[in-house]
This record gives sequence, C-alpha cells and structure tokens, in this order.
Amino acid sequence: METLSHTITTSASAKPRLPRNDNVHRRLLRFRHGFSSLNLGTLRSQRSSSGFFKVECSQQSSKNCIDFTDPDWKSKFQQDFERRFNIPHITDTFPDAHLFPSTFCLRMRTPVTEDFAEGYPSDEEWHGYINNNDRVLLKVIHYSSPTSAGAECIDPNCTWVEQWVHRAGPREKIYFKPEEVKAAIVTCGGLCPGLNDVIRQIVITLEIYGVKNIVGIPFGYRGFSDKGLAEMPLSRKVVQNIHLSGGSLLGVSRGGPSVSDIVSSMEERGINMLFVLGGNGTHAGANAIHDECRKRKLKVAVVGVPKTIDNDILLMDKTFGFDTAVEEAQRAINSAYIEAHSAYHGIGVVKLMGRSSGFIAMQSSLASGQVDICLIPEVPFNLHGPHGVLRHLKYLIETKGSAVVCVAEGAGQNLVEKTNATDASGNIVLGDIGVRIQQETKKYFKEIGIPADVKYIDPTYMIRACRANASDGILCTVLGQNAVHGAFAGYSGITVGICNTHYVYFPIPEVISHPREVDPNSRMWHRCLTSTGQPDFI
Ligand SMILES: Nc1ncnc2c1ncn2[C@@H]1O[C@H](COP(=O)(O)OP(=O)(O)O)[C@@H](O)[C@H]1O
Ligand SMILES: O=P(O)(O)OC[C@H]1O[C@](O)(COP(=O)(O)O)[C@@H](O)[C@@H]1O
Ligand SMILES: [Mg+2]
Repeated sequence: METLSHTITTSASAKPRLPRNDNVHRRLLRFRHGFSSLNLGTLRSQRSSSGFFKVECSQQSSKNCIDFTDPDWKSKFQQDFERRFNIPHITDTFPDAHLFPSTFCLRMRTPVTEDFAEGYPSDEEWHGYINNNDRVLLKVIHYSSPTSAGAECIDPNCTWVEQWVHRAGPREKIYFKPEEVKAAIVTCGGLCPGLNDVIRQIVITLEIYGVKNIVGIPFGYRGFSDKGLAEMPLSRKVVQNIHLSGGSLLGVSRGGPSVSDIVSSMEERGINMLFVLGGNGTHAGANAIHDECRKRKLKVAVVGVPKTIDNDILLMDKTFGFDTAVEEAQRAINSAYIEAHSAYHGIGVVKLMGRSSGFIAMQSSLASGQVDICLIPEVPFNLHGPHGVLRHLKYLIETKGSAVVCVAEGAGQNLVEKTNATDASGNIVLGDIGVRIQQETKKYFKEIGIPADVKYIDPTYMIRACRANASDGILCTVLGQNAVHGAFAGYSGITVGICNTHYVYFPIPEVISHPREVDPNSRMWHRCLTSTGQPDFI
C-alpha cells in the first residue's frame, strides 16, 4: 500500500509540538486512523536515522486522519474505535431473532441429551455468564513519550486513550436452538500444531450445548465443492484422542471454490454454524462467507479461530501453535549449534518459517541463546560488504571458532531470485534465502582462503507437524470453547483471540488488515539483538 511518509521536524528527544494556523504543518499532523495500513489505527512511531520523529499517514485512509487541533479528537477517536470493534450480530440482519436461555449450564457440564420441550436448564441463582457489555482493555501500556521503545501512539503527545474490545465467553441467552443447529468445522491453509485440539474442543463444547449434528469439512474450503469429499460426522467419541497427534483430522488445503459456491454448498447442507480455523487468507474467506450469508439473509454464525504458526495475526498476544513452533525450532537451532561447535570453523544455518514476519526466528533465537545472527523480513541486511553478514561471520569464526545463523524464510528477499509464482491461495512463493546464505557463505570463505564447514538445516515441516505443547493445548482449548460460545451468542464474522491474557472477540477485518510484523523498534527485537550480539548489517 502506498503511504505518505511525513517527518515532523522535531527532535526525537523532545515532544513534538503542535504548530498552529499553518496548513502544511496541520496536514502533517493529521495522523491516520483506519485499520487499513497500521496496527489498530494507531500511529507507529519511528525514529529515523536522522533522529527525527517520523510518522506515516496512509494515503488511502487519509480522509480518516485525525485533526489533533480539534479539542474533541479523543472522544471522536474512541467512538470510531467502538464502531470498528463492534462485533456483528445476527440481530443486525434479523432484529426479531428469538433468544433462549442458554443450554450451556455453568454448573452441569454433562451433554444435554433430552428434548427441550420442557424448556432449557436454567441457573437463576448464580450468574456466571459473560455480560454482553463486558470489555477487555486492548492496550495496557501508557507510553509517556513517542520515543519510548515500541511506542504506539495515536497523537504526537502519546495521549492515553482507552481502547476496549469485547470479552469472550458463554452468554446467558443464546440465539440458536441446539436441536436446530448443524455445525461444520473446516481447517484451511498450512498445518499448525494445535489444529486437532481446537477441533476437539469445538465438538465437545457443541455437544455440551446439546448439538448433535456436527460435521467436518475435509481438506479446507475445497471440501465444500469437491464432490468426492464427503463431510465427516464428528462427536466426542470421534475426537476424543485426536489432540495426541499433530496435523488436522480433517485435512487442510490452499485455494478452493468461490465464496458464493461455499455459501451455496452450506445452504444445501443446512449448515448454520461454521467454525473456520486458519490464517489471514482463511479469515478473509470467513469474513466474505459471513457477508454473503447476510446478503442472502441466512441465519448463520461464522466464527474464526486464528491459526498461524507464523504468529502474524494482529492484535492478539499470540496465535495457537506458535509456542510449540518456537520450542521445536529451538531443537533445530541446538542441532545446528552442536554441529557448528563440533566442527573446525563450523557454521550452522537454520531457516525457519515466517513469510512476512520474523516472530519464530526472533523468539527461538531468544529461547536458544545459541544464535549469533538472527535475520528477519522486517529488518533489511546485506550479505556482502564491510557491514554484511559474511564479514561478521568471518569475525565470529576468528574470535569464537564457530557461528549459528537463524534466518526467517521471508528475510532478505531482495537477495534471492524472484520466482513470480504464487501458490493456490495466491500467496507469493518465496525464493530460498536459507540456501542462498549457505551457498554464499561457502563461496565467501573459499575466496578468502579460510576453511569453513557449513551445515544447513530446514526443519519447516517437522515443526508444523508436531502436536501442540502444554501451553498451546490450553490456548486451543479456551479458543475452541469461546468460538462455540460466540456462535451461540449470535455473533458472526468474528474471531477469537487472547489479549493481555484475557479472551476476546474481534471483528475479522480488524485482525487481517495486514500481517502482523516484528517491530524493529520493539523491546523484544532489541532483546534479541542483545542476546545475539549482532551488529546492523546495512
Ligand atoms: N482474500 C480471500 N478471500 C477469500 N478466500 C481467501 C482469500 N485469501 C485466501 N483465501 C482462501 O483461504 C484459504 C487459506 O488461505 P492461505 O493463504 O493458503 O492460508 P492462511 O489462511 O493460513 O493464510 C484458501 O482456501 C484460500 O483460497
Ligand atoms: O509449503 P506450504 O504448505 O505452502 O506452506 C508454507 C508456508 O506455511 C507457513 O508456515 C504458514 O503459512 P499459513 O499461515 O498461510 O498456513 C508459512 O510460513 C510458509 O510460507
Ligand atoms: Mg497466510
């Protein structure tokens, strides 16, 4: 996306002042606040190399930029935030939709098996349900200055603005009669540890509400159109032990039918609750399915559970599978370290996943403590030249005798040949930066006449196929349960997430407006640099 980069001519050490009666400067201060290019509509403060405070204002959304000379800008921002983070509800389309006392009883968790003619079990004395007006604070740090590490400010003074999002969980009243529900689960995109845990928990929770008609759609969205792919009946019995292995019981795929075909297939099958497990692409699909259902006036709840090993979904603490990926990646790094350390002038190179964000590379470098050079897509680097990676490797070999490089797959794409190819979902097929670094390292050390023993490890598919670790297992369980609670509460076009350790519902567009990235100004990236001891490679 095209952005307007403005530099406010104020030293980064001082708070920017608001110039008055000057149209040019006034324009500079109209910071953007749409979700289209920056996280949460907040300003990403960047200290440029010249030491000045740089801000960005998206051209596409510049009409939404805030005029901070308006004394009411803060309340206007908050109103707009509330509007954007409002979660779509079935009553938006069906204002007269019936609601019923919940069949999810907080005291009795055995599946409801009898018919409901006598009314639903009620729990009048103790209200342990989530109130629809409960909210969770999205941002918990009050930055006192835009120059604070990682500061995300809305205005140049970094004014504190509370931003509330909807709390997830079971509601006292529900919008679906369990006996009238046909629920479907679909898993799309690449594999990710924890998919089976989420499937399992969705099925178990649906059964507790009293749903008997639960199916799995095989092989992602493709399963809605391929005639040869039959839907898979699901029950507690079927899913009981599936979390003990990695992968997805239902299978995954990229690409598939159009949104219109998916919704037609849902209509034919009588599906009125759809649980969609996937990343950015899958959620774009889920939101489009939700919109199409509204257009066709179908009383359907579409709820996403963000799945991405890359952790590149906005606004949440982390996505499921990420912790497991870091733990497994650490094993690969450890192997590279042992190889490098045991060889004469050994260099271990490990390539980890991360198409557009370096979270796995950064976190596993931090976790292992064995990485000398961590390279991520968000931070440009040179291989050659006086400040390049190779020169630093030479220094490491001379001083330490060995070195370990950890590189994210999306890093340094300017250094590899472009393929111009895309996968079935339209994702760009990346050039192999790991292999490139391996080759260039071998060549470089040969040229300078220093022996080097280079070992290359790409553990991608070994990491993705793992079963979830304990912390991901818990995350998957809570997300799966909350997905079902959200659907029964009548929400649609939403996704579930963990935010400052609390569970929340987000409207889908807000979490997928762009991939979440490592902020090179963040404390975490600086901690990673402190740990590796690497210099800048530019
Ligand atoms: N913009 C989009 N609109 C509708 N469906 C999409 C969109 N982008 C991707 N999809 C579909 O979502 C599924 C998964 O997308 P993909 O990018 O492969 O994985 P992920 O969801 O993990 O990002 C695919 O079946 C793809 O066709
Ligand atoms: O080889 P595949 O299956 O297409 O998957 C490769 C991609 O999968 C990922 O690990 C995760 O991607 P998704 O979130 O889109 O599934 C990416 O980092 C990587 O580029
Ligand atoms: Mg993706």
